[in-house]
Amino acid sequence: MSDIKVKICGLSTEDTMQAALDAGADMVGLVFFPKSPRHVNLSDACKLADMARGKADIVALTVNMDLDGLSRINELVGPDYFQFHGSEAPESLAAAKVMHGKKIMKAISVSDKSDLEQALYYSIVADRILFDAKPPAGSDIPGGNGVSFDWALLEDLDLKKPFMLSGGLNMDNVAEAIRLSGAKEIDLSSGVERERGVKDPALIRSFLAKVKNTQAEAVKE
Ligand SMILES: O=C(O)c1ccccc1N[C@@H]1O[C@H](COP(=O)(O)O)[C@@H](O)[C@H]1O
Repeated sequence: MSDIKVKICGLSTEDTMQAALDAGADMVGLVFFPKSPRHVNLSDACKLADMARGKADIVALTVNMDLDGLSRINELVGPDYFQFHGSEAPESLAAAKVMHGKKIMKAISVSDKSDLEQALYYSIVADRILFDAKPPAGSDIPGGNGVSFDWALLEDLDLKKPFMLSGGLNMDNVAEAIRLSGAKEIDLSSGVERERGVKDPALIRSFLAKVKNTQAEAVKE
């Protein structure tokens, strides 16, 4: 696991944000989607973003949000990235990018190889692609469900933009997920929670220590 970039998503409290920053998270995600158990209101999001500014990239996760909603987040929270995790068209991403001048990450839901084609045309406008599993039947959120897809689908991927791997990653499977997918960037939420939507500072610390320590060992060898 050399030089792996880690995003911890769905941080909603000061103690879990602090744990992620202290342990070296490269990106921290704030969820703006009321159906999610990790949703943060604008006032809490501002405090959390202020803690992270200059220490990790701040990612505002939205699902099919209109331009007014994006503008409010942009002005008040000041994220480095917008993560689009719904069925937004490439044109909406392009409009948001021009209007807000922020980097764009587009989530693509994957269950088989044909789903990867979407990544090619979204990568024309997006700065990063995030591959996540499709939500299980009955889920009311399009991500953050703790489910994985077949990581080996990504192994021969020829994408001109960086990509992140997400979906059901945790301490036990992260090394195998990186090995099979070839991902250099990973994103997780459920895997560092003690119950659905409740992040655990100790789990965040141990997950990041595992990924970062393995990197340090690899450099020494
Ligand atoms: O985390 C959420 O609640 C969420 C809600 C709506 C869209 C996306 C969401 N999370 C994203 O999904 C990935 C995978 O989550 P998990 O690790 O499988 O729980 C997560 O990293 C977020 O980017």
